[in-house]
Amino acid sequence: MPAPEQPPYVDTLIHARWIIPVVPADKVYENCALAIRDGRIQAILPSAEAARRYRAGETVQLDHHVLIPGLINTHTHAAMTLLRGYADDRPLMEWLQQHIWPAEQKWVNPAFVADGSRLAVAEMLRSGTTTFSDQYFFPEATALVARETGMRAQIAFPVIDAPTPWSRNGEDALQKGLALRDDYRAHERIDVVFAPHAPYTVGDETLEKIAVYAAEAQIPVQMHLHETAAEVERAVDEHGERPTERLYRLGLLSPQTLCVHMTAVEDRDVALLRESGAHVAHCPRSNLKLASGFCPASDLLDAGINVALGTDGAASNNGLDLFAEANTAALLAKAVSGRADALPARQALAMATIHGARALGIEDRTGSLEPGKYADLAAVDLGGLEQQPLHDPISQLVYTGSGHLVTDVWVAGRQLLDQRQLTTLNEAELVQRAQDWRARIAGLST
Ligand SMILES: CSC[C@H]1O[C@@H](n2cnc3c(O)ncnc32)[C@H](O)[C@@H]1O
Ligand SMILES: [Zn+2]
Repeated sequence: MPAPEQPPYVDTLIHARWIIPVVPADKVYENCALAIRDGRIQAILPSAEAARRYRAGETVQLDHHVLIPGLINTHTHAAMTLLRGYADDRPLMEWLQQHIWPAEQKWVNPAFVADGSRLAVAEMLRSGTTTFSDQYFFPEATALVARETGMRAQIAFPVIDAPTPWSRNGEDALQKGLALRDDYRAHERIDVVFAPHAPYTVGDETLEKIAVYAAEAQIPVQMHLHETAAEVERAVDEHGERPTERLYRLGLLSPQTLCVHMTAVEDRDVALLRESGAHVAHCPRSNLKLASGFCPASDLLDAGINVALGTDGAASNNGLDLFAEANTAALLAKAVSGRADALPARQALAMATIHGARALGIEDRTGSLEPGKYADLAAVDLGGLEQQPLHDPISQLVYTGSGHLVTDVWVAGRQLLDQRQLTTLNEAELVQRAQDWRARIAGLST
């Protein structure tokens, strides 16, 4: 007599009180399980059926939790965690020119970037972020941190037409960045892309070169754009055109372009973004703190433009918690538009997940809980008193949620946060190294 057939094997079966896949929109599964095999989502099905259907290597029970796609931070400068609180309460240009750039000139080196990026990755994982797009000097050090810690990353190497701690000029940055891209060509979790810093630090010749490379090899590009009204006014004075118009003329607005910030927006900017298919990284807390201006996120979304979320660096935020960003985006949109129904909770959650994946060109891999995508997941404990009573888990996530409620995180099926313990990073060591850098920067030690 043939042996009875064994149920199929899965590596991990996660049972959760709620599962919000984000795609399809508005779907909330109750008392279901998510099955993972070879790092990818195999299925979402009722818990009782999952227990019958699969033989699981490991089973996780999340009785008071909602399981969501890991959040996607589309714009940060990870290593700037080490400059958190270094120069607060100043406007963008004073902050950059008088404080941040001199400090970077003095302190930023591969060790600074490695230590600051590790601290950032720890902070992001502990608040439910599984993918980040990073723009900073010594991008090879940040890439290595992502590789070692298991996080998913888009490393956007910085291009500036002036000497920086990492590059002699724009051409040097391009050569170094493209070499790094080659090193990671076959990597499953890490992409290397272009980051011309801003319209006021990169000239037409370099931008045109990037546009050609990007179009030829289908490489994403991200750039600070329209961060303040002053930036737009200066561009009009110097170039006779708005930054969006300049990028459009140079062939740099495309479905691979991520425009970071986008304040001081007029109808013609919206038309160019929509026509070109470019994406926007909305960083509301950095914009508020630096008094940079308001991105009309809700209007851009209504116009059909993909708007995602970013924290910017921890020196202008001052944290890396995307729950805070989603909350701020939802509240700010209401204040700016005068409409309480602007940017509802569902849209804010989509911006922090699937819109982010789309903006980074990785929508086929992550951003929603759909079979075949990587199992990039965050579990959020909604059992606390601040979340009661729970009429609507999506509303609770956006309006009462916080990174502190995240208990467990997986990237490509690998658990990187286990009941708030990081599995690939040593918390005590991170704190010690951050304190050592503070002492060095304050001139207390060498
Ligand atoms: C070229 S590496 C990144 C570069 O950008 C600086 N930076 C940090 N935050 C902002 C911001 O909001 N606008 C413009 N530039 C920013 C960072 O300090 C590095 O120098
Ligand atoms: Zn930035």
